[in-house]
Amino acid sequence: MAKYQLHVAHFYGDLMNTYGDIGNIIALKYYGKQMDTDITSEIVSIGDDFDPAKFDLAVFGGGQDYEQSVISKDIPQKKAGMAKFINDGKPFLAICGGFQLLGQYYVDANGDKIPGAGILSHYTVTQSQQRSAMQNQTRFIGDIEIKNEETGEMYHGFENHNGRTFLGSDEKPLGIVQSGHGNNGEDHTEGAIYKHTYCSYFHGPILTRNGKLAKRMLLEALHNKYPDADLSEQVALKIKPTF
Ligand SMILES: NC(=O)CC[C@H](N)C(=O)O
Repeated sequence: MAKYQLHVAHFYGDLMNTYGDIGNIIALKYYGKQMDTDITSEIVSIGDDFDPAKFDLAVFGGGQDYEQSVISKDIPQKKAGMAKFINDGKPFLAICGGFQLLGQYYVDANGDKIPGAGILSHYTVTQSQQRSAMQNQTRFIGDIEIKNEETGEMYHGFENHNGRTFLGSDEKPLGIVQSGHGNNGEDHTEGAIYKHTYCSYFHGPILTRNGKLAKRMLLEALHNKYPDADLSEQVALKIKPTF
């Protein structure tokens, strides 16, 4: 058994798994091993209660508009717990549809407004509603590369989304677009950071390709759960990438 144990809430893991976003859980297990940490996970889906005290990390993957509309109706039941988890500074990874659903609302490809959890301040419109003259634009699909402004880290991924997301003033982007489209194709932002919640449009899955982000989230979770532990070895560790 490893020295440390972390438990991951996998929000709607049975419904939201675009391009194998479940790989983010596998990646957390893989990197956790290098950090002497066992990772266990549990799907928290439709009808399930969410007790934030039971979990150290959370992951919410991407999905189709239909799944998002179903999940949107279940979210109010979990909203208080999710908000506590996020505001307590526990690390949360939300990808694409999950990113959209943590925000205020998502206007889907049909123009239907799907309410989000309203915990984060961003909102997402459909491309035809975008404020600029991009009416003929279609989905944002392709490889994408961004740079995190604070750490200088580069993150790589693959985006495929119709939604155009605009961040609130209390959110920072996960990175500035170097190539690709990002949140809305206008302001060069990609993803969002609020406390220890990381949102992104990156599939791939993001953590398999960006071990530094996984390490950052794991360290935050370890610091929260084991405030007195000497984590200097984990901090210094040069993690081995997945490929
Ligand atoms: N890949 C996804 O999660 C897509 C999210 C959403 N349905 C969109 O198209 O914007």
